[in-house]
Amino acid sequence: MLTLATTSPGEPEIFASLQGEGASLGRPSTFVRLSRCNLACHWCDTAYTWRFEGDNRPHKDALAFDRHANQLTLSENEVATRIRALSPDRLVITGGEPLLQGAALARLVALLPGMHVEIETNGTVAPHPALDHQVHQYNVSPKLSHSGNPADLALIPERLAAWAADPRAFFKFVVAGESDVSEVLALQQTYAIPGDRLFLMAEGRSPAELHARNRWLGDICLRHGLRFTDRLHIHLYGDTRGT
Ligand SMILES: C[S@@+](CC[C@H](N)C(=O)[O-])C[C@H]1O[C@@H](n2cnc3c(N)ncnc32)[C@H](O)[C@@H]1O
Ligand SMILES: Nc1nc2[nH]cc(C(=O)O)c2c(=O)[nH]1
Ligand code: SF4
Ligand SMILES: [Mg+2]
Repeated sequence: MLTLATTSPGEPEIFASLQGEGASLGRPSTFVRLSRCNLACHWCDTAYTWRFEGDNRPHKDALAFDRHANQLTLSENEVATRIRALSPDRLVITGGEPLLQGAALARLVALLPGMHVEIETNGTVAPHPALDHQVHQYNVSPKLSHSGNPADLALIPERLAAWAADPRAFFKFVVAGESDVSEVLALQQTYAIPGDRLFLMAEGRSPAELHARNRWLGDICLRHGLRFTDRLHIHLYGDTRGT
């Protein structure tokens, strides 16, 4: 069984969209958003997947959401059927923290032969071995101090070393200011992360917030030989569930 986030009560968050971030930006993909997280980033744009006391952002159905309505448990077969009903041959599994449900994800992906599988992860949890060999790409977003998480929970040295050594893993750091950039550069050096697999992405949940940071961030990427990624879905659809 898999526990998923919902777009509205009873509706699992499974949707087709353009991948909005990172190495696969612009590719048509089917997204599956799982519930629950082991971290608590204070700027998390999907806090409804784990902060069940309330929703942290305006939503037209906000009053209809409660701790039960925000998640839904479905069989791997049911989730696979819903994924097959959408046409993209690429699957992006996100959350919350999807690797918390690695064994069930391994069973899900086994039902979807031929799909290209990407996982969005905070990088703290080792992928279940039965899942790992079915994954084509990891989009790893380790959390810096501005996320509000304690470093001993957010930055796990053996995990960071393993991702750095895995050519399938692309790092994607959320950056809001100069001190975040210094933290990224220190991590890049410690773990010898190739610049070609390291993206900087502005913190922002609105086109205006992204616009205010993107020019500055682009210059930093150019200066340090890092890759820049926008958040395409925010520009196209805003901060809306199921997009
Ligand atoms: C909601 S997370 C889910 C996957 C996983 N928990 C993680 O953090 O990577 C998906 C992506 O959105 C990013 N993200 C979340 N809130 C954001 C914000 N306010 N601004 C920019 N990126 C954000 C995360 O860093 C991650 O790359
Ligand atoms: N279009 C779109 N692209 C995305 N890339 C990563 C996402 C995520 O929330 O993990 C995401 C998302 O929620 N929507
Ligand atoms: S790790 Fe990901 S899902 Fe969890 S709180 Fe941070 S951004 Fe949100
Ligand atoms: Mg998102």
